[in-house]
Formats: sequence, structure tokens, C-alpha cells
Amino acid sequence: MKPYTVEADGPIKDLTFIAEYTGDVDYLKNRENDDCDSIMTLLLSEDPSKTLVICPDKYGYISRFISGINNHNRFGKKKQNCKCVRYSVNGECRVLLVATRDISKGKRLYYDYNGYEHEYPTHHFF
Ligand SMILES: C[S@@+](CC[C@H](N)C(=O)[O-])C[C@H]1O[C@@H](n2cnc3c(N)ncnc32)[C@H](O)[C@@H]1O
Repeated sequence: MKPYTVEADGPIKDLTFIAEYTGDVDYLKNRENDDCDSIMTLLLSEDPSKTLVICPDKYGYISRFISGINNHNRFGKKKQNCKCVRYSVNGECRVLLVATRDISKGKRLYYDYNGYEHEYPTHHFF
């Protein structure tokens, strides 16, 4: 089965908010045996039992289909054209994907799945 990817449907300017990373919010401890490949850390706590994650398996948004860069070769960083950032919105932590350069129509979107933690395996990524 061909994996889903996301391409710009028009030009996107540097620093544009592209999409929010949405889904069910849960404690990481409840999802440790979950085989979903799209779990996103929402809030890292010093107390691991309080770390929160976003799980887009039941419902989510286009952001869950954006590709990751390969962290193990020099081409990965060159491909990166957006970034995952955490914002406080009305006192709630939200994860947003933001363009890190001008992106032309038709370009595939890529961000670093290992921007904060370094646990997502990307050796096999194109
Ligand atoms: C968050 S999902 C991205 C959407 C996924 N492509 C899909 O069809 O559901 C993460 C999974 O997508 C695949 N993936 C993401 N970026 C990739 C890349 N650059 N090369 C190959 N596979 C990639 C990997 O299988 C990874 O586990």
C-alpha cells in the first residue's frame, strides 16, 4: 500500500502556520504498547507518568500524514521545509507545523520527527 504524503497545494511563505497536530490527548503511559506510528509528544514532563501525547489514530488532521526527514544522512536536513513547534493557546499546549522556508506548489512537506526527543527511527526514510 502506498503511504500517504502531503504536498503544498499552492505556494507557502516562510513562517506560515500549516496545520495543527490534532488527535486524542492521553498520558504516554497509556500508549506505550500502542503500535500507532503517528503518536506525537504534546508535553514532556520530568515525571514520565505525566507526559502527554497526541494520538491521531481515531481522529486527526492532515498533519499526521506529513513525512519525516531521515536523521542519518545529509539529505534529510536539506529536505526539511517545516518544523513542529509547541505554542500556548489560551493556556493550553498545542502542537503546530510551521513552514521554515518558502515552499513552492507541489513540493512534499517534511519535518524532523526527532526535533525534541531522538526516539523515532528514521534510518529507512527516503
Ligand atoms: C506520521 S506517519 C506519516 C504518514 C504515513 N506516510 C502514512 O501513510 O500514514 C509516519 C510513518 O510514515 C512513514 N514515513 C514518514 N516519512 C517517511 C519518509 N521520509 N520515508 C519513508 N517513510 C516515511 C513511516 O512509515 C512512518 O512510520
